[in-house]
Amino acid sequence: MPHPFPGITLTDASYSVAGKTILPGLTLSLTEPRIGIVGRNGSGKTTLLRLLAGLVAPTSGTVRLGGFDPAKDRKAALAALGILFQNPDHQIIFPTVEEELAFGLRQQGRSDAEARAMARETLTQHGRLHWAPASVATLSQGQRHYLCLMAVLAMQPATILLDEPFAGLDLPTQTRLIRALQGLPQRLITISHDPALLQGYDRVIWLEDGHVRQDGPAAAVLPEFHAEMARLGGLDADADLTG
Ligand SMILES: Nc1ncnc2c1ncn2[C@@H]1O[C@H](COP(=O)(O)OP(=O)(O)OP(=O)(O)O)[C@@H](O)[C@H]1O
Repeated sequence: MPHPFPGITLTDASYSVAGKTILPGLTLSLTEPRIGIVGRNGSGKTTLLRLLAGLVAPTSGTVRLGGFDPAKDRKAALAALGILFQNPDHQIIFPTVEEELAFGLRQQGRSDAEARAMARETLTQHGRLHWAPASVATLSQGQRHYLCLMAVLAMQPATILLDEPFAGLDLPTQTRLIRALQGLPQRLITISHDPALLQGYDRVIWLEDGHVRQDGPAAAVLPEFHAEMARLGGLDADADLTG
């Protein structure tokens, strides 16, 4: 089923760095409400997400988000997309939780007072209002990750890109977040190694060495992906770093 928010289209988009092709020409039209990206370590998942978000420009081909180039029109990309990185320390810039949450909201044009009120409202929704004055440095890695997720959700972008959103989160927090994410009207594009998170997704793209190995509904792709991962896990040697 198509989604009311504009999709992201890649047309023969490739990405190379340091003489190495990480993604060959990919052509994808990402319009479904829930899209998962799976693949082994180093298969190109994060690179694809960075390309979709316009954080890097394709070496050749095009990426379009509702008609504009997210790498060139950064303002439009920031308004349309939210991204949760794997490592919260790449994302957090402010000393306190409230300031960190308010920052993104101010970037969207809200006054300082409005942004702070919304930051506190978000913390309340997540049962974390007591975190507001906390120094970010005193939070654990998992708590910092959760803060980044709350910051993205507070901004309510039309499309949310999540890179391993549950890394380091305890099970009760994961369970609550699965429910919270399921209820969101926005498009989610999620990288995850966790089958529970991608269950029921409209579409799952399985990347292998930058190529699309399979692309279809979660119910079709995930069982084959996990069977292949189990098969590889049963082999003696790991050829991860070859090539
Ligand atoms: N800036 C860079 N310079 C050189 N190689 C890079 C760079 N960025 C990514 N790569 C290489 O591109 C490949 C894909 O990396 P990417 O981070 O996209 O993989 P991934 O599927 O997200 O992996 P993981 O599951 O471990 O997060 C890897 O082999 C990585 O070493």
